[in-house]
Amino acid sequence: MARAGVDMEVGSDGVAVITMSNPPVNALSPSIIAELKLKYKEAMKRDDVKAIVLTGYGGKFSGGFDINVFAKVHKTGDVSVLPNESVDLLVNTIEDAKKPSVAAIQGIAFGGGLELTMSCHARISTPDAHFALPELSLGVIPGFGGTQRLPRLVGLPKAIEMMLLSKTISAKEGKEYGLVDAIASSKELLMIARLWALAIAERRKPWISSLKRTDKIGSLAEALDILHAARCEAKDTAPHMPQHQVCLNSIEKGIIYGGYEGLLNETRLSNEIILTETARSLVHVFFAERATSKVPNVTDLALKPRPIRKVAVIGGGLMGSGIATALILNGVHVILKEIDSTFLHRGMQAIAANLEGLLKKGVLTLDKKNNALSILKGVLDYSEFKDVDMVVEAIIEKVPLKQSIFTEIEMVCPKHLGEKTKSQGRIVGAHFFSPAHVMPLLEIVRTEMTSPQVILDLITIGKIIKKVPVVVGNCTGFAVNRTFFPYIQSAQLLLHVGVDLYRIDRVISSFGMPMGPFQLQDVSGYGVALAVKPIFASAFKGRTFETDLLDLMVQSGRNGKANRKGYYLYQSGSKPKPDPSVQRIIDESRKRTGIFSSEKLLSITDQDIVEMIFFPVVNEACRVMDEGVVIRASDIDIASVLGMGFPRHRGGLVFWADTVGSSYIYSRLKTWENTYGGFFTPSKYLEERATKGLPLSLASSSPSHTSRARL
Ligand SMILES: C[C@H](O)CC(=O)SCCNC(=O)CCNC(=O)[C@H](O)C(C)(C)COP(=O)(O)OP(=O)(O)OC[C@H]1O[C@@H](n2cnc3c(N)ncnc32)[C@H](O)[C@@H]1OP(=O)(O)O
Repeated sequence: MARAGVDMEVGSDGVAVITMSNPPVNALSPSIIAELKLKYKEAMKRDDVKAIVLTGYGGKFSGGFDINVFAKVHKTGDVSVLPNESVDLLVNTIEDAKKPSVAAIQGIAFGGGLELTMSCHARISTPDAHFALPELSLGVIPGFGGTQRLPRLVGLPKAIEMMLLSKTISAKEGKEYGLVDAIASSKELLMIARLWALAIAERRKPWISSLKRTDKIGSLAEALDILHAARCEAKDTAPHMPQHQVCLNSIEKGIIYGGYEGLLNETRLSNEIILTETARSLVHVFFAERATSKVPNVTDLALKPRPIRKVAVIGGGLMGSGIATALILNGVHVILKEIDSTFLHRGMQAIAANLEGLLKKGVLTLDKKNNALSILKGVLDYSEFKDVDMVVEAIIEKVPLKQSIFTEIEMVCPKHLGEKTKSQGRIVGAHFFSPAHVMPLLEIVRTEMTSPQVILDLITIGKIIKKVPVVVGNCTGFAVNRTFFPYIQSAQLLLHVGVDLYRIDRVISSFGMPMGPFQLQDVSGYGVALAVKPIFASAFKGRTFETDLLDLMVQSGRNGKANRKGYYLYQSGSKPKPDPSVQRIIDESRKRTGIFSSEKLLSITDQDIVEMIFFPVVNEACRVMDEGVVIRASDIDIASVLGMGFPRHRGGLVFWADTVGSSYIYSRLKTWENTYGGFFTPSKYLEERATKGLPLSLASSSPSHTSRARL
């Protein structure tokens, strides 16, 4: 049954197996829910049905409620399209029915899927199944009774942890916590679930309604204490996420007034929270992330990705060692090549240190670490390159050196790397973000010559190593660094007109960036910033802000976090401390730039700071879209979230800009252009949309001619 629908088969044992099918993840769309209710009605009516087994088609239980419906609510503002099923389906039809239900779970039971299983009277799962209530990561709360039943099944602390962190647990953990009643192999799953359901019907096993349980909750005072502590923590860790507090409120209501009251309240809260800006943004990010896998003329050509089992990485520096770490962590064999044994040793040590770091953080087990190291080999020549499936060049940024390496590898690599392509077609840019084994974004930079097969192969390996690959065209800085080059520069401009550096960082952090622009410079080191300065100045003529600040910082012996002395002072174990002696350097830089603080700017508001820093970034994003460097606006959104740490709860850069409005952004840039010049000049793309009152994310009907060639 690959079609979307719900089937029911009644066996001679009197068990009706109800199977939900809605590929690829059996999402609970309104029509699946309606059909499910019909099948249940039929099962209740039929005399030959004693018990029910509820399961999902194709090795998955369900990925939860259909998120497309949330997107529809966001488009229309109409919450009536949300099915009001928490009581009708989950309580009246399943939990309080006169025949028992057992959930037979394979693959995933997420969100509404897991909530369905919790309204059943027992849950049997395969060992490889996974469970989660990830609704909070979409800006909403569980709406099919999850905030009521999960605490009653696994206890408050575990339930809060799973919901607030959107944490996925394994079947083994589920069994340990009391969520799963038994684990069975996939071969035996249905058989055991049927027997279990019959045993409940015949009262040989307990008939348990999760909503009525109280044994795992503890006393009211204990429960309120736990909730209070969770509230305080969420205030700190998720300040921009209203759904965290709302979820805790929903749990609390049920604990004080009982599960049924809790359900009614949960539905009411769910219908409110879906309309928040946070939910709109997070649902947008969910779909934006998935859209990156759809690359016109690449993923729609029915090509098959070639298996990539062995990759050669040339260069074991910061990037090379990070990339090698990401590959071996995910089972891909790596040949690490360096020019001499000292560099090779350093590279191998860096990889070992990366793995050790993950082990210490508890992200990695010792076994996994050893497995990863066992598929890594360091070499000094090309003899091992004959059977590699991909080569990653990660040497220093010196063009002649890179060119000579390309000539060498072309001679030694197997022909299939370039099968049916000219040599140029084999080359594609893989822009990782540092540290490459941690940061989730991979920019895939294609040239006009890159073959679709090679792009598809890189998308595939990118996913294997758990990156989100975004395909972009070639330009200075590619999509992310190009879009964000004004980010640091506008911060510097503000600093030079008299705004306090640490205030800028504080304001930008509270906007939701992981750190402010000055701390970011400290952390990423001044070397790269100084190296790209002339490149940006020549590529983006007339729209860069030139200052000697970084040169002066370096001259005064500051290199940022690398030597613990930058705009901040760094000491291990403590937070970065502002360094007042930087003021002298700033004064000198201001003098050289010839800008003097204006009275008006000294009374600048926090909102002005955010706008003066991000609107030039939005302006550059407009150029990136106009030139066709990205396929769609949402690619910038996901790249800004994953590559630059732009706040996810704001939906990504362009999505956020559209909530602010193109006309407003345009008018602000125009004002600053008059005062400060070309750095703020609005782009044509922005101007056009502002004039017509259109959103920036709207695809251009007539993109710039220079550009389309790029993608
Ligand atoms: C009332 C309830 O409390 C409310 C809810 O249930 S809200 C929903 C809660 N569920 C979730 O948040 C789960 C979201 N989904 C996921 O985490 C992952 O998709 C997954 C783990 C299920 C599968 O991951 P993976 O195999 O990598 O596939 P992935 O590429 O993510 O998804 C495959 C397709 O299924 C779609 N999909 C996944 N979950 C979906 C859902 N719940 N609704 C609608 N579509 C969904 C994706 O959009 C994607 O579509 P596409 O192929 O057209 O791009």
